[in-house]
Amino acid sequence: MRKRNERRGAIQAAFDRLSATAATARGAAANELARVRAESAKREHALRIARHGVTAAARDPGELEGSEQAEFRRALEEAVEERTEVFSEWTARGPGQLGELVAEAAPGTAAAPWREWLGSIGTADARIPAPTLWRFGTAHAPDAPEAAEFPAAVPLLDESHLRITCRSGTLESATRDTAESLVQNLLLRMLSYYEPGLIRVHVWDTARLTGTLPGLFPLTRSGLLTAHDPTRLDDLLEELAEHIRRIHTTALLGGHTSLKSLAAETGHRGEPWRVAVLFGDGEPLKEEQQQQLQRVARNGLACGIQLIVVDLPMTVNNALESVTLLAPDLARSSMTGPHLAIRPDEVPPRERVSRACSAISETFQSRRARVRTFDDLLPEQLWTQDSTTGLSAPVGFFEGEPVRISLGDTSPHTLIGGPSGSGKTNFLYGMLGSLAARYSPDELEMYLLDFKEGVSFAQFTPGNRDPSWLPHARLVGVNVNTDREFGLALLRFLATEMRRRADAAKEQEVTKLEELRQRDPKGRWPRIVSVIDEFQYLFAERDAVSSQAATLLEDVARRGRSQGIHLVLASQDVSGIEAFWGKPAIFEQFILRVALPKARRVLVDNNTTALELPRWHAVVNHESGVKHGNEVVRVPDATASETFDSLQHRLWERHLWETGRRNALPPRLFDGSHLPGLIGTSDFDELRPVTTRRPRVLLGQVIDVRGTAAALSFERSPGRNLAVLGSAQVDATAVLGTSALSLGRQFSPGRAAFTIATLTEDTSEDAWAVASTLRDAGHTVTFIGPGELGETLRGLSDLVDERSGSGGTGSDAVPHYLLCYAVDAAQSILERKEPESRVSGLDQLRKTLKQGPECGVHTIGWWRSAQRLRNTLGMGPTDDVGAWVAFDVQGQELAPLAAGQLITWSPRVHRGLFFDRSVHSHPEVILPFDLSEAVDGSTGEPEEVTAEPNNLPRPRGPETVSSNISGEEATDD
Ligand SMILES: Nc1ncnc2c1ncn2[C@@H]1O[C@H](COP(=O)(O)OP(=O)(O)OP(=O)(O)O)[C@@H](O)[C@H]1O
Repeated sequence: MRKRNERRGAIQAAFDRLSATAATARGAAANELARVRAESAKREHALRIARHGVTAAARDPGELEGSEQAEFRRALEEAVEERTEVFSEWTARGPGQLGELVAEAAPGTAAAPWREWLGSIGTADARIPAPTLWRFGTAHAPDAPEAAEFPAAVPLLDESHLRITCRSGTLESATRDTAESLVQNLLLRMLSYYEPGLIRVHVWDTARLTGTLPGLFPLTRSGLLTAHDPTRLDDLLEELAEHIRRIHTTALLGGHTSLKSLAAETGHRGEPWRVAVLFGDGEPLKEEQQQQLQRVARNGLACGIQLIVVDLPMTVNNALESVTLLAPDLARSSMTGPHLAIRPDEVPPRERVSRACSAISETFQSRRARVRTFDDLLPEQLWTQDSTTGLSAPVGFFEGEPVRISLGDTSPHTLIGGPSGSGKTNFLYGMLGSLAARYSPDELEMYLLDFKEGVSFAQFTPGNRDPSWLPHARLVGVNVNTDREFGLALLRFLATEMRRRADAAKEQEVTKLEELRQRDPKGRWPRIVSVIDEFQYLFAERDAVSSQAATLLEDVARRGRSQGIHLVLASQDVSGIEAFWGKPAIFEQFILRVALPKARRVLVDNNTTALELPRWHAVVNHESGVKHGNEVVRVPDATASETFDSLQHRLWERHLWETGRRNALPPRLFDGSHLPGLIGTSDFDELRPVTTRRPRVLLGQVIDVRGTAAALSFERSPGRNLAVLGSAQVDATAVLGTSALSLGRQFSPGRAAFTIATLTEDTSEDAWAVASTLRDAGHTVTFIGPGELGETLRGLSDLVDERSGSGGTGSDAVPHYLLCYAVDAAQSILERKEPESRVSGLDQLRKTLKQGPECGVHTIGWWRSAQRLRNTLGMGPTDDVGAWVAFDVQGQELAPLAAGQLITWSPRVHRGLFFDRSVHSHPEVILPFDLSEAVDGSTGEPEEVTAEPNNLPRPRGPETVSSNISGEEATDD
């Protein structure tokens, strides 16, 4: 029993323990349940609070269900705490930092309140970087624990387009008015920031003809704002697209990708900004318009075209910011994200806006009306621009603002047209001056040729009154209208230079001048501008010159582009230039066209703007003359005194200072109305006595860019004689004199002998001057008249025999030069036979011509016609005279002397044809030299003949003077 009770007690105790444990467990579970319930309730409240917004819940908790519950209070406390924690960094720094950022990125009117600036005129010019942000409202973070505000701003102009959307989308809605005010405020900021004229506004409203942005209306008076017809959106979009095309082909030539980068690199922008504001109605545009709008949006910013679209669907991948107006005083912006609320800026009173716009308009009008001068084309500092990628300089003004021309890869060459008196020369002066002031002579060289009668380019060379010259000019050709060959020479020179540059580029494994300059930064590779005024003269006749000119022009025009060689061709009448228009390959390269008033054919046929131009204006067109490329400019007077001449002086002085007076070389001047002086011609001046068996005989000057002397060499081989042909005595004697004097300079005294025979009275003075100059130089000279001719020729014939007989053709013998003035005048004397030997002077002359050169006896003779030379030479071949120079002889008469080839040549004053059968395939045109400074002025009576040191018989004869001018003491034979 006791045992049973014990067992029972134990069971009871176990049950009690179990009950107690179960009760504990139940209590814990109930507690846990209560805790979980409370937690869950708090979470639900937290969720509700979060959904409702912490700020709103804290402001008005009663709005939320269960707000009386303790869990709600706890949840709200925690949410507020958490928000404070999360926002702590923002609260401490965010609004302040953003305020500073806007203050920095949006200086002056870009962010300041309108009261501080509205009505004052902007002063910023386009060279300084534009503000990167423009303020439009005040933002705050509604959820932030503290309601700190900061400015809301958007990037505009070069940076981004702007899309404004009204949430309600209805036209009449208040938000739409806010949108208009917002646009107006932004435009006013821009218009008041910059100098009037730099911001042009275009407004299109699908629903309204006028009345949009009424406060800005005064801007329309000066064209700063254009209101476009609601039905003509296509026109506006096309106009904007044209701007983009034109800016790409003008301002952005030379590798710049945007006007912004152009301004940053060069300090000039050249184009205003165009802000196009399009008000839509929320509906998409027609497909074509939409595409055009997208194109403008894509390419516009680089060209200063900025879009502000209101309620117009537009998608652009980048550079588009948006503002969505949710209510008149509430906006969101892509700049600030969805969590920030923006209150648009206050709108200034309408009359204040109108007054400010009137002031901007008037200032712009008066700026536009001011007369811009040549000096306004010039930069503040000379020679600061780099020509690596191209050349660009203003040439005139549109609305008072400079308009530039560009020469580079995209528009390599220029065609300028305008009738006589329309101002072509003046335009060229303006253009060259503007370029020359910007680019140093190491960046730009000029080759200038004027086919006009007159000397308009002579200004660029030193003159008697003005010693200055244009430092960029390397060659100036004036009065060349009869010397079309000079045009050819210039084109040939350019073609050679082009090849030289291409070779240098190839060596550096590149193809263009631009790349060559990058690879060879120390090299001197200036761009070349070559002007040919009245270039139609080049094609004046259907002859070899014209066809060669066309071929060369095509070559230079096509390949010059990449080698930095730019042609500028000007003409009063380009229409008739068959060789030019007949070769599209040439004129297609002339992308830049300049048409002066009444110019025909320079622009494309349906572009008649030039016909209506007022005086002193020009159409500048970088699009091969198509209409949308037209830029009408007013051209300042560049030829009046104190314009170009003053600039030239400044440039010249700087050039002398930089290079040193002795190194500063003036341009070579080719003046077709003057003969070049023999003294001063480097080929003559540089001749020195040398031991040579091939002395050079100079004759005249070749028509080339360098001013090279035409020469032949007198080596000891058959045919090395020279005939001068034709009746032009002055020219013929000049050639004879040049040849003798040039030979004289190549021998020391006693190392050459001269016999000078003057066979007409007319020539004795010239011949004597040459003889006495040679004598003064120490040479042995025998001067004879017709009376001594027979004996002289006999002596020469003996000399030839003697030297031939010596076997070595007298190789060491002193060379002997027979200079004969008017050989044909002595024909009858020459034909006279010696009674005993029956040998005539003619026989002896022929023998001297034939055999002399090999023995160092050369003849330089003047015959007054080609036929008379043939009479002297007889019926045989003419190759004993291997070279000739002909003046006033028709081409066909010369054919037999040039291996029968067809020679088209009409004689011209002071121009000769030179043919050396050993080197020439065709004769070349030469100018005789002016010897006045090269010969002794003394024309006194020749001295009496006394001695003959070279075994020549002493000339005698009653009818002429004769003299041996040896410079030595004369002794009787
Ligand atoms: N923009 C201008 N402003 C004032 N005067 C000008 C202007 N352009 C030209 N002139 C004057 O007009 C005259 C003729 O100009 P220019 O010699 O340049 O014309 P052109 O077309 O070259 O004529 P031509 O072919 O007959 O020489 C000159 O006296 C010149 O000073």
